[in-house]
Amino acid sequence: MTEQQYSLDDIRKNVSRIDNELLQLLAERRQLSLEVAKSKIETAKPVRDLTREQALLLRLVDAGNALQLDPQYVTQIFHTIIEDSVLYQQAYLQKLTNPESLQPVARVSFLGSQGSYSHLASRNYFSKKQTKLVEMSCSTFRDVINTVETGNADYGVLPIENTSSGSINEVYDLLQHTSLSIVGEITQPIEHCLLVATDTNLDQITTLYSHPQPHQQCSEYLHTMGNINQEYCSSTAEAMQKVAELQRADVAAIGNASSGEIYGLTAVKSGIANQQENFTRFIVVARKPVEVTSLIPAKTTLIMSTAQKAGSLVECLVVLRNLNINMTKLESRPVIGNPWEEMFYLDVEQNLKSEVMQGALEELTRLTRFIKVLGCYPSENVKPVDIEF
Ligand SMILES: O=C(O)C(=O)C[C@]1(C(=O)O)C=C[C@@H](O)C=C1
Repeated sequence: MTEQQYSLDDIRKNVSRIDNELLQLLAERRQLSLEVAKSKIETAKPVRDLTREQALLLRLVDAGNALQLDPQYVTQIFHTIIEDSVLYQQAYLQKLTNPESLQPVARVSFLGSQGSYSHLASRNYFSKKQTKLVEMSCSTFRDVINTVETGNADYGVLPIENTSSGSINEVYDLLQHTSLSIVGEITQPIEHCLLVATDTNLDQITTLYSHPQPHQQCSEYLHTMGNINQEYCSSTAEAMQKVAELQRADVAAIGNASSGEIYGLTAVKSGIANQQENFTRFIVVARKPVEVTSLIPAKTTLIMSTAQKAGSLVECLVVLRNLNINMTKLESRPVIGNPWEEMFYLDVEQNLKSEVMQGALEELTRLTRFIKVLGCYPSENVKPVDIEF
């Protein structure tokens, strides 16, 4: 008897059927996450339960082994599923905690047009919030802030730090003077490529367009390209637009490959950032602060200036240490108009309304010349639990 041969079309139909079933099951699992969140409100249990996650992963790795599925493959998939579940529950609880923020449509401003990294971050951030977006492109960070301050937008999305190029000073400086509050954060993978509009090869490229940040984040690769003209644009989207208009074999843009497709560009080289793991953390600002439910991990961002005497900053940091408050970021920026005076920015893993944070603020107010809370918001960094295979 000969084995029946299926056509490629038939096999693909079966693969597609299974993929659809997987999607269906993922959507069902997501709905169950909501039920879990509701039950956690009743019992005041935190969303994250690391013991449950560990047990769940160990069981799935075992079950996967029996089906010849690699443990790494299984854990990777379920880390992503759990991350989605945690962020989905967080978004649901935050909506209940801040009912006035329950808008079906939100106007969001960001730097650059379609396909800029800020645009991608805005879409990713709001996709979990089940909010429809009216997208507003701006050509400067100042404009992003202005549109929210004047009420023309509800939210602004701004990059604040990158794993290759560090802090984005211009945004820190704008935060010093704004009345807006930080209400959220999102970390976006940044995958820089060289994007071209025509048939060309790397040797022909002599001019590169991008925002100054990507130029900086890819400095090591650009160095290997020799004598290259680096042209600065207001965003990666503007750079892509420019290269698409020029249609020349000697120009390229630095940007994201899928965004490049919007402008008809193709990637001739990918993975060109100095660090393979290149991420940018974005903050989301709004006119009104939000409250963060105690069931989810929160971050608080403060700015403060200390007395200009030896050890002033250390005294403030000791307050945090003594209260066991974890600081995830400390940045200093000059105060414009006051030479040698510094403004410090601190991110701490604490809910503003917690007793321990209120205690810290009381002590810090005593020790500083100026202190202001820029916002308290849900931490969107869902660290995966480790398991031993
Ligand atoms: O079972 C729970 O408590 C959930 O919140 C669900 C879930 C999951 O998606 O499996 C998500 C987060 C928790 O850390 C553990 C598990």
